[in-house]
Order: sequence, then structure tokens, then C-alpha cells
Amino acid sequence: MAPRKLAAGNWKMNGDLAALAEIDSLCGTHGNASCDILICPPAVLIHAMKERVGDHAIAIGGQDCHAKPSGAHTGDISAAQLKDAGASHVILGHSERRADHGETDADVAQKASAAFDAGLVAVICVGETEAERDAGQTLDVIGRQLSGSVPQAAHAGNCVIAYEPVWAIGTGRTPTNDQIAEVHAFMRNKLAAAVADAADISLLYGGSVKPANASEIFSIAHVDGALVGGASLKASDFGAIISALDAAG
Ligand SMILES: O=C(CO)COP(=O)(O)O
Repeated sequence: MAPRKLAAGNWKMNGDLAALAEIDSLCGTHGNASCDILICPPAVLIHAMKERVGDHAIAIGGQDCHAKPSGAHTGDISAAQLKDAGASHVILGHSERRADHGETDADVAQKASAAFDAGLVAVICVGETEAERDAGQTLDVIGRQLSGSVPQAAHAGNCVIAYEPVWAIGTGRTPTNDQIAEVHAFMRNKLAAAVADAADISLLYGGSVKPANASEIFSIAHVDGALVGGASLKASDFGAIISALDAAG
């Protein structure tokens, strides 16, 4: 088996019911793509988006979940609730949550275990800050985040890893091909020490992926797809990225 190709969109705190028209458009143009497609809207849109997708092969995901299955946690959402609303995936450990909510690697690992228990695929994010890259610490940081955030129960069927350099998110800047290749090869090796089928885990790149740079990024070894922020909001842009992934060998 080879890792599955995945084009994933993270809508972050964007979109409303009217924006689901973009999903209708995406279903019309890319509902039968050969790569996997995932869209992670704000949680309030999951159910409606799932209904809109219907029988098209577009998966829906959350952007976070609580580590506990239920209880007195005002404002939080459990993995089982995401699943009940129609999600099959959940993004965990995004750098915006690590920064804004103080999430630690241990927090992310607990949430990932909760996601596995609920039958969700966890899309676990890792990535260095610009200061860490400038200090030559990139691989140390990624290694530490992978060790701390990916539970032992992870395997290719329930886990996807996204490398998102913090400094490349929403900035229009991307690492060089060599820099992406170095981190992705490192992640593949590092996971092999922890997970039996690590060679089959999909490794995504995220950070300023656009239609204009997608083909080049998808040509890099061990890049199995992308986690796309801004360019996932419009069906025309996200569709072009899906087409680029479909065309990549
Ligand atoms: O954070 C990201 C996806 O999770 C990337 O965002 P941008 O594609 O907007 O840079």
C-alpha cells in the first residue's frame, strides 16, 4: 500500500451557511476526484455541509475536539459529537490552537486518542516557528512534537500528519522544496520507529499552498497532499489544488 493522497481544507473561523454554495460547486467539479478530499469547516457547519455533500466523496472534519467524551466543559465539543454531526476527521494541534490556547503535545496526544476512540481520523499538525528554523532547531522541534503528539495507537487508518511551518501559514511564504523534502523524509523515518505501518501514513504539507505552487509542492518526495487554509475557501482555488494532486503521480 502507498499513502493515500489527500487534499484537505481548513476553513478556520471562516464561512457561514451561504458559503456552502462553494461545496455545491466543488461537488459538481471534483466530486469524483481520485485523491481523497476533506473539508474542515467551523463545527456549526459540519452537519449542514455533510448533508450538502450527499453521496459525493468529500469527507468533513472538525478543527479540534476535547480529550474527554462528555461532561461539564462549556464551549467544547467531543470527538463523538463531531462524528455524530457527520465528521470523519478532526484537525488536532494546529499551531493556531497551540499558540492561542496553550495546547501542549500531551494535550494533542490525549485529543488524538479521544478521536481514535470515537472512530475519527486525527490530522495531527506539527511545525516550527521562524525563530526555531533560524536557530537550526527545525528537526528537533518536529521530532519532539511527533513524539509527544502522536499516540502509540496511531496507524495509517486513523492518523494523518500535517507539516505546517508556523511562519508559512497565511504569509504567502513557503519553505524551499529542499526544506520541505528534508522535513517530510525526517517525519517518515521518525514515525517508522513508533508506528508499524508508518510508510502508509499520509504526510501533508500546509502553509500558503495555492493553485500556483501546488504542483511543485506535490512533486516533492513524501508529500502526499496538502492542508490548505485560505485557498480552500473558494471552490475554484481548492479545485485547482485538487486537480494538481490528482495529476501528481
Ligand atoms: O494553517 C493552514 C492550514 O491548516 C494553512 O493556512 P494558509 O493556507 O492560509 O497559509
